[in-house]
Amino acid sequence: MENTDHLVESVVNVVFSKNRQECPEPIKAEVQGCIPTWLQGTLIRNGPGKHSVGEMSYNHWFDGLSLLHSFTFKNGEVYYRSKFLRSDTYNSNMEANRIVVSEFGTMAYPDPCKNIFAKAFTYLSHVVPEFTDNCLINIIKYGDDYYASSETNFTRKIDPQSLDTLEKVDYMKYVTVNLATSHPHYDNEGNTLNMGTSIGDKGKTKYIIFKVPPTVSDKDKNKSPLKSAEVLCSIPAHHLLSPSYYHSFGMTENYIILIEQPLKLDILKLATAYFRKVNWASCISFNKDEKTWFHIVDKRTKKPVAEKFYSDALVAYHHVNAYEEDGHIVFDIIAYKDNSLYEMFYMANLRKDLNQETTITSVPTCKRFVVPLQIDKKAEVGVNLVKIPTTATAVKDKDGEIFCQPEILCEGIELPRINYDYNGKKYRYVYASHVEWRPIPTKIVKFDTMTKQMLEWTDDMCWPAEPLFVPDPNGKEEDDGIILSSIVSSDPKKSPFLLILDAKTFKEVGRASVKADVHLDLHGIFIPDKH
Ligand SMILES: CC1=C(/C=C/C(C)=C/C=C/C(C)=C/C=C/C=C(C)/C=C/C=C(C)/C=C/C2=C(C)CCCC2(C)C)C(C)(C)CCC1
Ligand SMILES: [Fe+2]
Repeated sequence: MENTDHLVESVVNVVFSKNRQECPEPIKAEVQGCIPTWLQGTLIRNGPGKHSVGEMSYNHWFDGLSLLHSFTFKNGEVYYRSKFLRSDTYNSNMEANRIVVSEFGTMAYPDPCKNIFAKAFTYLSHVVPEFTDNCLINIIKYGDDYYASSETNFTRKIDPQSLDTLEKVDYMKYVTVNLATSHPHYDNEGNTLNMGTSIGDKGKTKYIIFKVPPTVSDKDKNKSPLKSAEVLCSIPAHHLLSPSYYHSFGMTENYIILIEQPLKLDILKLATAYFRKVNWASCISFNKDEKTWFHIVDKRTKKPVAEKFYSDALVAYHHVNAYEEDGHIVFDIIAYKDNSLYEMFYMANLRKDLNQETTITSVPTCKRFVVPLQIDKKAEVGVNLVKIPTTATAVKDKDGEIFCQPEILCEGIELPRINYDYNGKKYRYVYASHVEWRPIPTKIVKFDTMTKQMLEWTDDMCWPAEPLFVPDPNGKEEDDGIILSSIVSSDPKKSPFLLILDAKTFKEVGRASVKADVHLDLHGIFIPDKH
């Protein structure tokens, strides 16, 4: 038992709580197997790499300071490097040798030694505090620029080659959003589409969809591509003082899908959180008795479709994909019964869960919703309006609203990725992390939505990150390409490595091991070399 406890502790430490050392100069990886010659470019990923500063620790894994890392592929060789994002948050914390900027799960108080008057002043100045720019979640491309992203109004431009931190960009200067997602979409014309929440602006709270064009005019060349952002549509929140939290959205060729779920921000609580000495996260709550609304926006008319679609209460962070089929919108998401995913990632719970071997209270479930677009005005109440092959249903209720129930595609997958060339189109394969009874990643899988079969990759004491698909430029089929996943190991004899799988067979084609302190990351992007 003691042995297992020790093992569990070392896994939690290696996977989640350890502070990492950056590796700013590129180092050459030791390659085993064979890297396809067409794979030329850089994989950049983001995630928390430092969980304490001085004597102070963050409460939550999603609070950790952003550590960027990259694997560069050049003629069969692989180079690794990593750098902490030099955000204002990072710099202020380092200077103070403690945590002085609040994160979502950790409220920080910059000046503990001040006298009572100075303290009162600090409190007041925090009515509108400067929010964190610790952008630890993903990498976003706007125009020709790359940005590390979080969900606040700040994002940080980075140099994708050196991983140096560049300008801090405030979304609020260009679109009125207090929060913006870290999971934008990219359309065929190269536009980046993203969504954010505007809280209380001119007395209204709304979700705003905005579009950033791929190129900027000559006169704006030296300015942020966000300067050319255009608001596509805004959707009023159901309640002025409690907009939904959302972490991503769906997009088909012609439509955008926003899930307004009953996981809600309480604006009044947020406004007083600092004084009440509670974290922002405690101002979000899930109400299992409320409905989940699906907003469908037509990109052509820039307006939401008139029908009201809803489902039972759910929590979703990641959309998998969405597409149109015979007058319906099909969208796949990873859904939970409650907000236990966020709870699970509190550092204290990570340790506790692993020790007690408790199961996750709500298993991530891949659900397919189908929304019919051409609804006959005379459609009868209680009749299923879905006309394509699926067990998902959509039924008109007595108030004329459409109640949707999903088809369950599979259980236990999270951090879904697809071949992005199929984004918005009918697709078949999902690549994801597989979650079993504890919050540590043991497997990555390929899930076939058609046959419901799963292929998996796993290895002893290896903890894989989100699997990312890179298409073979000469490929013909959806799964012609490779999967990249950065692997952390708790076996001291095994170096961390980048795993390369054949996406078709899910068999290992190679690994690139690095003698560096690699962290478990969240999300990232592959930038192919321009030929
Ligand atoms: C509210 C608000 C605010 C704040 C904000 C913030 C600060 C935010 C942040 C946020 C954040 C920062 C977020 C994050 C999120 C994340 C997520 C949502 C994630 C997810 C994940 C997952 C899902 C996972 C998975 C996994 C792993 C990783 C490993 C193991 C396995 C598994 C698969 C489980 C302000 C002040 C502005 C004001 C207004 C309002
Ligand atoms: Fe995410």
